[in-house]
Amino acid sequence: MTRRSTLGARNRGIPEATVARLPVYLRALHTLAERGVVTVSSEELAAAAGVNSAKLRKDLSHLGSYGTRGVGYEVQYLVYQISRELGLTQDWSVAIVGLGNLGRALAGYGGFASRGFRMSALLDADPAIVGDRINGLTVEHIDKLEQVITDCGISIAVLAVPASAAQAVCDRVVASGVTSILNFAPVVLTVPDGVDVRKVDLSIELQILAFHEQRKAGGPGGVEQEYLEAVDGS
Ligand SMILES: NC(=O)c1ccc[n+]([C@@H]2O[C@H](COP(=O)([O-])OP(=O)(O)OC[C@H]3O[C@@H](n4cnc5c(N)ncnc54)[C@H](O)[C@@H]3O)[C@@H](O)[C@H]2O)c1
Repeated sequence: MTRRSTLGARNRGIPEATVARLPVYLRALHTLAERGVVTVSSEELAAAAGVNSAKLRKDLSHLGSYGTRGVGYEVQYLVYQISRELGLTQDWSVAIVGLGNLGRALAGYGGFASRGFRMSALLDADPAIVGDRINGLTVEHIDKLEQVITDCGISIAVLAVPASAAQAVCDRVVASGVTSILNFAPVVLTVPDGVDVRKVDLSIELQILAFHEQRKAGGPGGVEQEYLEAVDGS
């Protein structure tokens, strides 16, 4: 068993960092398209996506997209190219496991469908939650996990269960043939080769922001001094 936490190496040699930026470009392109913009320069698109233009050009060259000198990139065509690369030109069925605070909020969000992700199944272990209707779906009992995954053709499982339950749920999901997992539980999952796990952890993001806040405020004081003050209580 090996642990993997990235999108894997199946993307025809496109670097992981580029893959991670493609959704950012796509979001910027959607905004431009909504404003009726037909072509965009690499500088404009880079600014909209918050990266530098040399990096953007390099990223897009991996897709075979080089733009036209003096004109830039055709917005709609680039949307198609990136969507195709990310596998968004087809719909993906998603199951959410754990319909507590977080799972319920995710299930109730209507914005995934327009991005190609169909919420198809909701599962929970709590009999008080099983049978609830959320956004047009009925919460099924976790005992039916395998059957639901097969019946609904689930491609991606979102885990919003407590950390203590996450590995066991993950194992069952994987045994049912799902090879993509989005994990919200604060635990590192162990999965076989060929299974991709992405982890979302808002507390890590907050800690990174805290680091930058501290820097803006003049950086950490003397670590030794702070430690002594903390243990002294002074
Ligand atoms: N990644 C983040 O940024 C982030 C933010 C908030 C919460 N979380 C994590 O997300 C998870 C859910 O948080 P929450 O606040 O919604 O918790 P919650 O307690 O409100 O919900 C958890 C749900 O999982 C269900 N559950 C428990 N064991 C199960 C099992 N074996 N099979 C199926 N369902 C099961 C429970 O019945 C409950 O409905 C926790 O692990 C939490 O730490 C992560």
